[in-house]
Amino acid sequence: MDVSIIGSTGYGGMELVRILHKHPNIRIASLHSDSAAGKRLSEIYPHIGSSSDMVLRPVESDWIIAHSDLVILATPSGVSSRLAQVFVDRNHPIIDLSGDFRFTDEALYERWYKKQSAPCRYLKQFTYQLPEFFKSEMDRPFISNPGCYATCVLLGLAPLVQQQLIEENIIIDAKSGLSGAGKSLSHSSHFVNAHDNMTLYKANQHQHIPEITQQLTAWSGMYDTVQFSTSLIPVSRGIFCTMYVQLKDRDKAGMLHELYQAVYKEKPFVRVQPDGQLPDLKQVAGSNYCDIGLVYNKKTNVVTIVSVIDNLIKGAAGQAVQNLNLFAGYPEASGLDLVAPYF
Ligand SMILES: NC(=O)C1=CN([C@@H]2O[C@H](COP(=O)(O)OP(=O)(O)OC[C@H]3O[C@@H](n4cnc5c(N)ncnc54)[C@H](OP(=O)(O)O)[C@@H]3O)[C@@H](O)[C@H]2O)C=CC1
Ligand SMILES: CC(=O)N[C@@H](CCC(=O)OP(=O)(O)O)C(=O)O
Repeated sequence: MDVSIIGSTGYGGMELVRILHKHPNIRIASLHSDSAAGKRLSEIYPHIGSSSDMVLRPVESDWIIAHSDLVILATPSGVSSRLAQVFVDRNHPIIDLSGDFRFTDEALYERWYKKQSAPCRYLKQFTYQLPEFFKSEMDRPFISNPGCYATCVLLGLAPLVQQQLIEENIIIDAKSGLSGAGKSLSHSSHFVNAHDNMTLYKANQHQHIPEITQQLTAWSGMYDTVQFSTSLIPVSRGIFCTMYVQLKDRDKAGMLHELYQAVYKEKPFVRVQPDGQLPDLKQVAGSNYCDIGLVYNKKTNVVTIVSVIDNLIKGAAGQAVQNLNLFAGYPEASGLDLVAPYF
């Protein structure tokens, strides 16, 4: 399959280039850039060398439709919504990494993203695809890739929520490395502010809250609110989510680890940790894995679940390739054989 990437010079786009360059079933047909069209990718990123170098093309939808089988939008929210429309109109398959097509309700999007939504008729063409729970009965070939925090949280909570084992009061404390904010410099990502520091941001306002609750509700008919906080931590990549939930029935505590193992038995990228063991960030950074561990406190009846991912891979580019593999009928793990460099 021939794939084009728009937004290829961004963090997510560059991870797509790195992964797809080695993918056995995919050829990168073209890379597109708004700000650097006409330059070679290696002029901007010398580490690319000649191995996956290409001249960046402008963002030209007709050319992409003529020369590729699918386009990946690795562009910011608010940009994807505009770029996607012509591909949808011409039925050209899309995987979008942004938040623009994760809801079908324009008002919900505008409330949380504070940007103009794509028209509802476009929103309805997309399927929100968490690849571990891939919906193969898609009407149209348009995939909305989940957000990074949402991926980490949903995989961590899915077994408990699908079985409705927990009380409504779900508390999620999520922490992200700085690449989660994209490549543009901002006050909070300035070295002096970020290094040796930790900052909680968007308290009760984070745009992944409705994305998380939308999926929790779809799985269970319950859990339409969560207490969710996000913090920046001074690492380049990685998301570390700690989730606290109370069991409806204390007698179920003994079967939770087995439940997680059963739910993720056939899922190549979710690794349930040995009973009682919690994962750390480094064991997934650089890979497409989501590692999950849980412990139960008898005194408080609280289950603590820790879920970790690499935001740029499992949270963005790797998950997009996993979705692409499932969409195209390739083995789910094609091109994603990445192990964390542990040092
Ligand atoms: N970073 C992360 O961990 C995650 C990111 N995402 C989502 O993935 C998408 C990409 O994120 P990320 O790579 O971090 O972002 P970056 O800011 O690093 O890169 C975004 C790229 O989009 C391109 N772009 C910006 N404006 C336009 C425009 N008007 N027209 C065309 N292209 C444009 C730019 O490319 P150029 O300069 O070449 O034009 C830029 O390099 C975003 O929607 C983000 O929310 C999702 C999950 C995790
Ligand atoms: C560290 C950091 O700033 N992370 C970003 C994640 C952005 C993202 O992934 O945005 P969408 O998925 O909604 O497009 C944030 O918290 O807004």
